[in-house]
Amino acid sequence: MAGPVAAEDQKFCLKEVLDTFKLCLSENKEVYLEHYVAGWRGLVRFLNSLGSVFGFISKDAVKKIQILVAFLNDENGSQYVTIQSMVKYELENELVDLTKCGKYPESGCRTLLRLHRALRWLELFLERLRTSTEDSKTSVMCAEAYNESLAQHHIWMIRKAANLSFCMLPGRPAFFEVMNVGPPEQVLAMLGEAIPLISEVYQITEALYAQHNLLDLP
Ligand SMILES: CCCCCCCCCCCCC/C=C/[C@@H](O)[C@H](COP(=O)(O)O)NC(=O)CCCCCCCCCCCCCCC
Repeated sequence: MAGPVAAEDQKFCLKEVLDTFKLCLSENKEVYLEHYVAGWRGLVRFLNSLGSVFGFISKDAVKKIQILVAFLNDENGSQYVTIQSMVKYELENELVDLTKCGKYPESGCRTLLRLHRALRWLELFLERLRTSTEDSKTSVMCAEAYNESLAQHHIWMIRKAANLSFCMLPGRPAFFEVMNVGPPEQVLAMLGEAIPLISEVYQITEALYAQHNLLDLP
């Protein structure tokens, strides 16, 4: 164990997490998998701090993060440096189940697609938070963002469980508090900076997946 203040003890700050998405983009607009995954790790920590009712969500996210980290640390890790190189490598080597689940149920491409779809939820949710007023409800904003995006890819049972769990979200003031960014004005300013970045990472990934016909991977 390093010094007396272990990383886990430091108070969580959402700004730092959203900043990791800044690091995702390379000069020629490729997306670094390492930072993408680090961004998700931070988000999961945030989710965990909101309470154990979200455990079924964070568990699935952690599982997907672990699959991608394993690829990064594998002997072929250099093929997984960016999402672009991952897609190229897995497709060229036929490591992706394209139409139905078969040999590669946990390919990098299909695993990342799940997080990618969740990133769209995040973008929509953060945009609602940014434009919300004091009496707005986080549970409603979250549900609207979810139903507009991720829900379309989920079976009925997951949708049901997700929508139930949203009711347990803290209200807007407490939610802003947990974000630990500062007073509401600062939260809104931070969101104004973070959302375009997240959006850009999303758009680039979306275009890449569309170009290779990967948006419906089983
Ligand atoms: C703040 C409230 C957080 C609400 C999170 C909204 C997303 C709800 C997602 C519900 C997922 C339920 C778990 C199961 C999912 C899987 O079925 C499904 C499909 O996977 P499969 O094809 O391998 O079977 N998996 C997925 O779609 C991936 C879901 C990943 C969700 C990650 C959510 C992280 C949330 C981070 C919250 C951060 C909020 C920050 C706001 C300031």
